[in-house]
Amino acid sequence: MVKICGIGAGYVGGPTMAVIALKCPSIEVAVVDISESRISAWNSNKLPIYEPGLEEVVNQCRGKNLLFSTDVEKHVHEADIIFVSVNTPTKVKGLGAGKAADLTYWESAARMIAHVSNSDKIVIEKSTVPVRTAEAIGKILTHNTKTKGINYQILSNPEFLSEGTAIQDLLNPDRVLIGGNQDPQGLDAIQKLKAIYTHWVPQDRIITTNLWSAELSKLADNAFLAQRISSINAMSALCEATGAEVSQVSLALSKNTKIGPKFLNASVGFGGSCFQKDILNLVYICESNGLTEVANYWREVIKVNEYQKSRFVHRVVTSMFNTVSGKKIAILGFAFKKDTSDTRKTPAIDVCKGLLGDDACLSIYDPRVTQNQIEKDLSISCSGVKHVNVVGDAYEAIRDAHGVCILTEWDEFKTIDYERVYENMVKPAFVFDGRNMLDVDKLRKIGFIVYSIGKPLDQCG
Ligand SMILES: NC(=O)C1=CN([C@@H]2O[C@H](COP(=O)(O)OP(=O)(O)OC[C@H]3O[C@@H](n4cnc5c(N)ncnc54)[C@H](O)[C@@H]3O)[C@@H](O)[C@H]2O)C=CC1
Ligand SMILES: O=C(O)[C@H]1O[C@H](OP(=O)(O)OP(=O)(O)OC[C@H]2O[C@@H](n3ccc(=O)[nH]c3=O)[C@H](O)[C@@H]2O)[C@H](O)[C@@H](O)[C@@H]1O
Repeated sequence: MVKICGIGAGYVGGPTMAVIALKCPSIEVAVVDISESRISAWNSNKLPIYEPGLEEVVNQCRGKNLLFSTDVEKHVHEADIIFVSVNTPTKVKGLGAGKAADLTYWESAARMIAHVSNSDKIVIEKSTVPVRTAEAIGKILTHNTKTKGINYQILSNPEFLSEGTAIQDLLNPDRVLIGGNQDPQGLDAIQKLKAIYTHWVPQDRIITTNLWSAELSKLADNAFLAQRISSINAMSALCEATGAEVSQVSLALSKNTKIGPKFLNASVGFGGSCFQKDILNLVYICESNGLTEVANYWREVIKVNEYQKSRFVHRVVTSMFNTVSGKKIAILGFAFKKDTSDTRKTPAIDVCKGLLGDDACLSIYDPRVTQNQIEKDLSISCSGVKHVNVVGDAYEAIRDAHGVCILTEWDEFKTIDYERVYENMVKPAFVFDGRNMLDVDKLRKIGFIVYSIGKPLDQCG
């Protein structure tokens, strides 16, 4: 029986390995992590991450061909194929700080693999890594196991899932990318990994390339997606200045088959753990290769995103007569997108901090994010004056508020009884829709002053 070990039981490692176990009953899959709390959550009824459909998949396989363990070395030792899905955050200090990827976790995983292995292994980069990481990993593996005569094949198999739709993305991927060495052993390893995916992915969706193309394609993929959002967000600012409507512009663009319909929703800004980190990584690689103009081009994508978030805060403050000091503002949604509890790099953090900087009092509600997480993200000190309240439902958040900011597009915010809400707010009552999800005309008829990204401004505002 083929044995797989997945190192890293996070947003990628957990769901990815669970789906492989589901689709390949003949393969034993062990998911390992150094975090005891994460592993015990994977072994409990309350999984460590919220992802629609994940619980069902885990429940079907756990205890059969899927297990979660902190015994990293044992399962690495036994495995034929090792997927490494550890985190690769942006470096915070030293060379390349603020841009380069921090490969500390990856390197420590590679050293541990070298230390415990006694048989040939295929080691797969599932994490997003800089181009040519496989070369460095290869050196660490081979230089540490010289006397054992072990053959390592390193493959790049980047993950393209999105949070909130991870299970659907994994069950029905638009493509699987496998990069490997183009020599006979490398090509053989590629075929072995391909054989796993062909249990459920059609052959024509599995792309094979050389290692460096696969590694760079992942960074390029996220850069292109983020660039589209910054492009439409830049247009949203121009729409507000000219009277055009960004949703109408998006619709017109989406009908151009050369452009297509996805990733054209203007918003308060993109968030998530990866877009910013991966673009910064790309910028660093460009700079390291002397490509200043290319680095500057990609850096602008992040700058526009920062601008969009600060523009939103500016709009809230200026609309509310240039002061939000002491005013209660309801924040609906804190996660970086709907259907996830993940708050990494969520635009809500910057918006909330911006409003707190102007002394607003925030009442925050998110259906999936815990109070603890929100307080941690906003670095609220227990001793300071309490300007932030995390509450259990939208109506409570909005009661007696001067304004409402929609920061995540949770479906339930569409069905709020806005007439009832209006009655309980301080007048004039403001709505700032950072996700363009509400019916502006309907809200204005009720009496709200409404600001929606990229739409003509309310004449009363
Ligand atoms: N979150 C996402 O939607 C996507 C993330 N990625 C990439 O996948 C990688 C992982 O991302 P996430 O799953 O979000 O990170 P995460 O932080 O949720 O999970 C990483 C896990 O690795 C564990 N870990 C770190 N070093 C370890 C070691 N030496 N041995 C065992 N476990 C170790 C950590 O304890 C943590 O639980 C990153 O490179 C990211 O860029 C790629 C596609 C999608
Ligand atoms: O490498 C990764 O981590 C993943 O990053 C993104 O996935 P994810 O961040 O989970 O979610 P997205 O749906 O891409 O949304 C990212 C951010 O952009 C925002 N967004 C998205 C689309 C859009 O039209 N407008 C917009 O503002 C979202 O609200 C969210 O804050 C990519 O879509 C995945 O392909 C990739 O695998």
